[in-house]
Amino acid sequence: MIKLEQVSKIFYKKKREIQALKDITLHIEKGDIFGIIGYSGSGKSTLVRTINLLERPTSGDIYLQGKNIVSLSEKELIPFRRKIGMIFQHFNLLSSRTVFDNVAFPLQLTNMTKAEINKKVDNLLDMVDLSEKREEYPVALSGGQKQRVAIARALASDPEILLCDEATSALDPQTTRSILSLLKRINRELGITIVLITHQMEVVRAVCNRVAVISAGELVEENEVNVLFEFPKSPITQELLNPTLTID
Ligand SMILES: Nc1ncnc2c1ncn2[C@@H]1O[C@H](COP(=O)(O)OP(=O)(O)OP(=O)(O)O)[C@@H](O)[C@H]1O
Repeated sequence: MIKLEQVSKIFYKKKREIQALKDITLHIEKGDIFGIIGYSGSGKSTLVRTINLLERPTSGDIYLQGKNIVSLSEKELIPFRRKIGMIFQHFNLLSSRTVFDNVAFPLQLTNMTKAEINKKVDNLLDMVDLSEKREEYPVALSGGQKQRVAIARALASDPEILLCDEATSALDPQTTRSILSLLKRINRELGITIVLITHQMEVVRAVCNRVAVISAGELVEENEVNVLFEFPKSPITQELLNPTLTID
């Protein structure tokens, strides 16, 4: 469903070159909850942003459902981007709009009628268990509730893929569990493929079926989650599994 073939990304900052991704090849199957894990600065965000070409790779190819999208224009990308929803660590809600209007926002840009939008948004709010917060503004919500609104908004366009960029990193463990269980339900019930980036191994263990470990822009290891947890090969994976906070 998603194939990255030898994807590299170089950023140029003043005269300095930053190689954020080096020759990454990854295949994500339909229905996967695919984890991408690595330390801060390893290239996770850049990698996930190449999937919808928010970040264009310097070289390499990206296939969505068999079609190489790297050479498409912004206009040609629209139908592909419509199939991809995204949620973020800091939720990115519109503070001047109510919960209802945040979720309705992507639908108001289509030719759906008001009644169709109302019905769809109410169903989505019901799905994320936020019906009673319909008329609240984001400021009145907890972090977990804000992330539920963001998930409902991402689902409004009926995506086939949901990209999650550190979606639970700003949440406490209990709220993290409830968001992860919602993501699992979305994957199971709606058949949405999920790509989830995180620096927390316990998040990968809780929901993912496959995982890729990246370090300094390189793919160091990839496997089924239970195999990787049982037989971690690379030192980075072993360290991520047994984090210590020892200070010299
Ligand atoms: N727009 C940019 N311009 C220049 N350098 C960038 C840009 N975006 C990312 N980088 C650099 O690319 C490298 C990878 O960054 P990236 O944000 O992908 O890592 P990350 O693993 O997601 O880190 P974090 O978990 O801290 O967000 C870093 O060295 C970063 O400074």
